[in-house]
Amino acid sequence: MTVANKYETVVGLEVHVELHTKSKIFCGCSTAFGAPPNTHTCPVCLGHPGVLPVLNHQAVEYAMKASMALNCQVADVSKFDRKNYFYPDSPKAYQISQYDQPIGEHGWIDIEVNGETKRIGITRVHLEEDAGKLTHVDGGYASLVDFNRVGTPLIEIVSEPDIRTPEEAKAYLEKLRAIMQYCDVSDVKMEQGSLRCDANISLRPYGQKEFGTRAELKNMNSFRSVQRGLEYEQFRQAEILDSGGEVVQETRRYDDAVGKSFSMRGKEEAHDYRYFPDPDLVRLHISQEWKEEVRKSIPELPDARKARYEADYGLSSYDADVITASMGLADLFEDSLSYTKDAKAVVNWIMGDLLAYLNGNGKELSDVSLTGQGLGEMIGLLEKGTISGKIAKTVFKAMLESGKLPGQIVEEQGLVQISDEGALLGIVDTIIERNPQSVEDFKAGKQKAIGFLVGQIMKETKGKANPGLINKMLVERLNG
Ligand SMILES: Nc1ncnc2c1ncn2[C@@H]1O[C@H](COP(=O)(O)OP(=O)(O)OP(=O)(O)O)[C@@H](O)[C@H]1O
Ligand SMILES: [Mg+2]
Ligand SMILES: [Mg+2]
Repeated sequence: MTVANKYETVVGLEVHVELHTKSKIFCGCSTAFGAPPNTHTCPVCLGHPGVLPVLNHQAVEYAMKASMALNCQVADVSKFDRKNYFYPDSPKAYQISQYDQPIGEHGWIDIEVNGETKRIGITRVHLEEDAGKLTHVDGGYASLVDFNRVGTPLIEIVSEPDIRTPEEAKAYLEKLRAIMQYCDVSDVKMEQGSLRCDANISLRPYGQKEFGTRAELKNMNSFRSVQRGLEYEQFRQAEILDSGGEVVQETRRYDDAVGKSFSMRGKEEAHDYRYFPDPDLVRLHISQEWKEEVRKSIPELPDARKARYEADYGLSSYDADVITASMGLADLFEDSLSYTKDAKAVVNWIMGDLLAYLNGNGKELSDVSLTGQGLGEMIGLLEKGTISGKIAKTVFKAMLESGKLPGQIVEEQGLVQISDEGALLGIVDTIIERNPQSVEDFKAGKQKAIGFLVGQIMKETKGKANPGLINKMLVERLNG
């Protein structure tokens, strides 16, 4: 394939993260999602003349916290600038953003791809306000505008062009999302728009130092779609270069359903925006004390947790990666360990039945009612032999759906494992009687025949018989 042979891919990502403050960045309007259109608005966020913005303290702290977690240097003095452009979702015809003195700069995060760790530079983290939401109606003839989202605080996290493959781009986004989630500054839900990504991509012949011309991809609504968009774009650009053409610097819309990107508009250069300092906002001075205070509020981050899980519980790098990629899973893992000592069993249930259930039903962890206590206690019941492995699967699913503790589920549904030889005698005899062929096979030396008989007894007892015990009983009977 052309890309693999001739061209090196260069990617830099711009990620917008909505900060989950209660009110907007420059006024007191609520940021709550889902209110009737244009009800969370006021003269400030609607950009009426004569009003003045007032900076939200919490938004600044979240931006500082995020910057620190991304290993950025936090500025001593930061300022806000107007980025001028007209678009109907922006009532002021400019966006208050940060140009040359952002909150954070010179950071990095480590990602892991194919078992190797790679460091991706973070150029900057700046604060800005979100725009409104347009809904196109009448077949694109008219547009409705909802200004509720205008003024929601955002941070834009700009990466260095250090990413070399679509797969690395996805790993970068996953790590970034995890860090923001641990820091508790945002909901980071791409489907709800609280995390959005523009992907810049160019190709250059291997060995060439200068970067090629980039295209900026927008409109991806999942990490997978970012990866697929970049894959498509690699081939589109390679084809242009192969045929002696030039890639145009432009913004392109990626349509995941079609698997192709389409030109939207030429890409503005920074000078097109006529950035200038917002005269309504004073400079932001960030003291060392304030920085220290914010730094203290940063919890243990994914990389540190991952290292701890590997060292303390013997988790494989892969398992530890999957579990720490979501704070919910990591918390569940740790909570469970207050109720069982068997970390490996907890990991197996999380990586196996839990993730299969969530993926299979299109759900997130927050949609099910599993607690660490539930999972830990269920593993305890298995260890004690109160329930069989098969019943545990039933109990697990019931826990996810009802939030009840395993003890209660077992009691209500009469799922206790039958480990009493007396109670199983009758059924063992019946199954032996019903299956003379298997008995003969076993006596003729076919050990496997016993498995069939065990299966029949499990079926008859709805999975409640203790499989170890019936195995032993069958062998005794048949040999006796
Ligand atoms: N030649 C290139 N190939 C691939 N990526 C590039 C290239 N040059 C720059 N980038 C990446 O493009 C991104 C540019 O983002 P930045 O926010 O600085 O500017 P912008 O896209 O011009 O502005 P805006 O915020 O208005 O979209 C960065 O992530 C950077 O690493
Ligand atoms: Mg951009
Ligand atoms: Mg940008």
